[in-house]
Amino acid sequence: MAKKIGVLTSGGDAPGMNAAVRAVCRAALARGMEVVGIKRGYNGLLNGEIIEMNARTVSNIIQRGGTCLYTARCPEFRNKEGVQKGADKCREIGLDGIVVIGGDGSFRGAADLSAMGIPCIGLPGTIDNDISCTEYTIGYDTAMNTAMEMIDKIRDTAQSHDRCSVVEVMGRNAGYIAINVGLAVGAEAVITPEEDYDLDAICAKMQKVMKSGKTHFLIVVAEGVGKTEEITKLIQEKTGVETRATILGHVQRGGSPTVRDRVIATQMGYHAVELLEKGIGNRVVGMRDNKIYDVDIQEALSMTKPFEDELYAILNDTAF
Ligand SMILES: Nc1ncnc2c1ncn2[C@@H]1O[C@H](COP(=O)(O)OP(=O)(O)O)[C@@H](O)[C@H]1O
Ligand SMILES: O=P(O)(O)OC[C@H]1O[C@](O)(COP(=O)(O)O)[C@@H](O)[C@@H]1O
Ligand SMILES: [Mg+2]
Repeated sequence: MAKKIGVLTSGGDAPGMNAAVRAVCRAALARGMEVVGIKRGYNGLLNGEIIEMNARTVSNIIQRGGTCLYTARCPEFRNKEGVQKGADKCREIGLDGIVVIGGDGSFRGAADLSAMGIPCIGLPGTIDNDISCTEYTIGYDTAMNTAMEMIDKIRDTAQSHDRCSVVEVMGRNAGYIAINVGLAVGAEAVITPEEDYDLDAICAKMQKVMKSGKTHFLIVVAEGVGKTEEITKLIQEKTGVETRATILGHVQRGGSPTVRDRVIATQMGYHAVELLEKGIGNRVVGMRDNKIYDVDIQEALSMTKPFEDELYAILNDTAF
């Protein structure tokens, strides 16, 4: 049913967003639809930063991090007038639907726009994996692999100096990156917002394993805990081990996407176009039981996601 669709990226960039944009564009063209790119998230919709897309517009981007459409946060879209202006703009350009690649904030905008008669499909694009309706978000795998590689390097210097390295990873309020990366790098402890932690117990464990000859340590802390410097200072004070903090920061958001991110981004982009083709909007595409599916946006936003508690048990039983 849809004849002309738009695609935008919104919120924090994530590796694999380009693969998703490419899939949306090519799948739509293959179905005889017109496609436009909307630059800088909802800002581009309001400001008319619209580009016509053809197959070549998305050439040579599947392997690139970041987003060729740029991304932004758009405060104006949080109020009704902003969304109304966006819907009017869509009608002016003749858009029959939009694919919104972003996080939960972006999906709220997509729900509002859908309610005003513009069918929108949300694709989960964020390194944090903090979107409840999906087991997996585009960018998560690449970010975890980047963090793992960086921490492997940090381990070299921690080992050489008999130090403890406390490494802060991203994740906003979630600890999914932290627990998985912590397990992958063999950290002694992982501290996340989801789980209570006991610094005395962590320090006691360090002192115990020092007796078996261990002289360097890795502690992974999720940014959402908000106490990386304080934890670093306390570990040094309590154990006597020289301790350094490293905040990995935006390095985790960049870089060429992994196979997993490219494949899932492509599958999700393709699925989004299949929905819009049928005139279906107000849905988020996600992964459930390892399969691509779609769900109502409001329902998606009201879901909760279990934390990976079992990984803690494995970490604690293997890191000593
Ligand atoms: N409650 C909301 N209603 C409408 N639009 C919203 C809402 N929250 C966020 N947005 C839009 O989505 C954009 C991205 O949201 P943000 O939370 O920053 O990132 P993310 O989508 O990655 O979670 C915001 O800048 C705004 O334009
Ligand atoms: O780049 P900024 O604006 O400092 O935002 C940092 C935040 O963005 C992220 O990298 C990604 O979050 P979103 O995808 O929700 O934007 C978080 O891990 C981090 O807390
Ligand atoms: Mg978010």
